[in-house]
Amino acid sequence: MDKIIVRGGKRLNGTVKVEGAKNAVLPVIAATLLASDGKSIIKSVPTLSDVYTINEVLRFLNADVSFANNEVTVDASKELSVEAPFEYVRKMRASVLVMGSLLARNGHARVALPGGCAIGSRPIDQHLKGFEAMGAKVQVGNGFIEASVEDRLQGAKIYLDFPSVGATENIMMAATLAKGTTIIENVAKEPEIVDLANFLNAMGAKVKGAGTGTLHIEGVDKLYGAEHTIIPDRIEAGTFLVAAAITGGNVLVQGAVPEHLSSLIAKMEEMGVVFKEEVDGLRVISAENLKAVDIKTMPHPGFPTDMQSQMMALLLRAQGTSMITETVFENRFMHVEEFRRMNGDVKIEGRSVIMNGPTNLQGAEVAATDLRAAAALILSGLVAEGITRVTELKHLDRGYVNFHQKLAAIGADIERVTEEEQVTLSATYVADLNA
Ligand SMILES: CC(=O)N[C@H]1[C@@H](OP(=O)(O)OP(=O)(O)OC[C@H]2O[C@@H](n3ccc(=O)[nH]c3=O)[C@H](O)[C@@H]2O)O[C@H](CO)[C@@H](O)[C@@H]1O
Ligand SMILES: C=C(OP(=O)(O)O)C(=O)O
Repeated sequence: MDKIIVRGGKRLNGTVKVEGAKNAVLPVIAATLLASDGKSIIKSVPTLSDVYTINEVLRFLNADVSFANNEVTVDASKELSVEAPFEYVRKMRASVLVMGSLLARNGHARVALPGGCAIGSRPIDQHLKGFEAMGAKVQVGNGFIEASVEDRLQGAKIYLDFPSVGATENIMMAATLAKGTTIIENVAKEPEIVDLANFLNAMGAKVKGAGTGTLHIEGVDKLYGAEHTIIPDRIEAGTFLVAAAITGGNVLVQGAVPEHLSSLIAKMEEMGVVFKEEVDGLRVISAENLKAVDIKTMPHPGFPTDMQSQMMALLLRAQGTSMITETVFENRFMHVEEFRRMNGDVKIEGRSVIMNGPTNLQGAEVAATDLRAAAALILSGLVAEGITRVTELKHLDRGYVNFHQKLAAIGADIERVTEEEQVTLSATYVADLNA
């Protein structure tokens, strides 16, 4: 099992570049299945384990997929199969996003039921409600969800109980090939929704309203392969903004789009951090004394839940008492215990976490509980006294490309060691002791 080893105390300075967004590329790759004619070429694709997983799902479904030089090419023109098995869905819940495309293309989809995960139970009832409103029969049994439609999906009016990102994407994809117009209300407004709509429209779809609370989708008979460049990853960008701020640094985050990060920037400014927009990105300049603030996670444009644990790391270093309330996921505080292992003064009260800062963080061996927790623990390690070792890096690899190398390039004392290297290290240690 790989480990990241961080020696705290270095200020970060320099330039770091963000990759294409994980949460945009996964639905876009799922959407390539809608094209019964022509190839899709997706650019600025990050080399993340989740991307390899969705590519495998597409290959399993009979699409031809290649991935090189940050470019994914998909030819989905052959007849597709209908089933996404549990081995993929277990690795990555976003596999469920192929359901809308398969149902629209084949009139039939069978996808393993996702089950719970480290941040909560994450049901998909809103996705299914949308498919049913469009005329699909949905059945759940033997660990699978099966949806089928006699002839073709029909346009419908759908109201989401919560602006779910995945449900908005899945229903939007299904509606592109439905007969008639679909109106979806109370949809997610995340930048990744806009990116998906742009790709669908490039394929020949008629989607309007992306980025607002209501989507209008006029169904078309056929979609074609198209070229598309994925938007920069706002969560990776945000993670580097916090990395600079926590270490008292000054860093240019290349590719960061300020409009995608407005709630995070606003909160960090309240803490005293300074931002400067530059031609190719956003510069972050930390403050001598960070102020405590309260945060509530919300759907976009509210504060993103995917930045919650990284902000926890930062608030532990702020002067005074801060509170974070998690409203999006029911159980996204698993990292709190790990922060405690690093001497973090943090306690959970219902759906909130109270932090008393500034905490004198101490290096410790900690385990990542999800991908953002992995990043947050590494950020804490950057300012902890002594050495922090972070394990369970499979989570980190789902969402961050070369995270330790990017941090090292801007001044962090950080390395990643493989299992074999750890064995060698401990053999050297024993040899030293015996010498
Ligand atoms: C691959 C991807 O893009 N992942 C993102 C996506 O996940 P994902 O699309 O899974 O998140 P959703 O917006 O759907 O989920 C938000 C909340 O709605 C609930 N819910 C959702 C669907 C449903 O049918 N029923 C239901 O109750 C979920 O359990 C959760 O509590 O948006 C989340 C919220 O911004 C982010 O944290 C994830 O990084
Ligand atoms: C929760 C996340 O992703 P996923 O929905 O893919 O688990 C995330 O990106 O922080």
